[in-house]
Amino acid sequence: MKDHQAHLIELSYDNNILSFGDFTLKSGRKSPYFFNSGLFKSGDVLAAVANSFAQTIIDSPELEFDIILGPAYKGIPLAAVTLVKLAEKNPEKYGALEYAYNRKEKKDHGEGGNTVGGTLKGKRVLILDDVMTAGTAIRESLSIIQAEGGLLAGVLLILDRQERMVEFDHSMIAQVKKEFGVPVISIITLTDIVQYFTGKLPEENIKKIQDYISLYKAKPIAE
Ligand SMILES: O=C(O)c1cc(=O)[nH]c(=O)n1[C@@H]1O[C@H](COP(=O)(O)O)[C@@H](O)[C@H]1O
Repeated sequence: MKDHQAHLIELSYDNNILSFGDFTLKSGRKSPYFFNSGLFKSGDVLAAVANSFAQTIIDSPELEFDIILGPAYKGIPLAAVTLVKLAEKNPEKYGALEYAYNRKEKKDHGEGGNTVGGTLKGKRVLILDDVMTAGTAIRESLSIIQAEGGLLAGVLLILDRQERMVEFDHSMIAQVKKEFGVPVISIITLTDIVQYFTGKLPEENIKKIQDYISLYKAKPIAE
């Protein structure tokens, strides 16, 4: 595990962003842990997230894109801080990079349109989002890109929970790779979380996560 990954896990735990207990997910699954990016509210945490996102982009040359899409609401600040960090790290390459986000509400006056920021039309779009579980949120982002005439270039997440979709045994990551042939990359995965906390958390917490993994872990996609 790289330093920035371990630092992000540690900061997330210290700020109750990553917590252990009993949670009900969007998919209806009961989970022994939850990652709440709604609690990214202080400068030091946002700086760490921005640094991890930017570093992951720099370390992943297979991510070839023209614009970043930060899906409303939680993806919006994440995309903005990441753009700033990329421009700081490499102004020549990233200084003019743009981002866009969608509106949740339809707008029919003013400048109109359902996205704000750079235009997606004809561009290779990198989706930047917080967490993937069963893949519903990513589906919404894919339909925004399609509606605006963009091309999916890849997906970048903070946490990949490595779970299967609701209707299939494989993950949304496998589905996106098969359908679009693009990379789906995360800063951290559930495997990293288990590795980081083994020996640090009570064994009971780790055991609950292992049981959860046995129930919902994604299987390889059927050909
Ligand atoms: O409900 C979740 O699955 C979930 C788990 C978690 O640890 N953190 C978290 O934020 N979520 C929410 O669920 C979304 C991802 O779930 P899927 O749409 O099932 O992939 C995220 O965008 C969050 O809104």
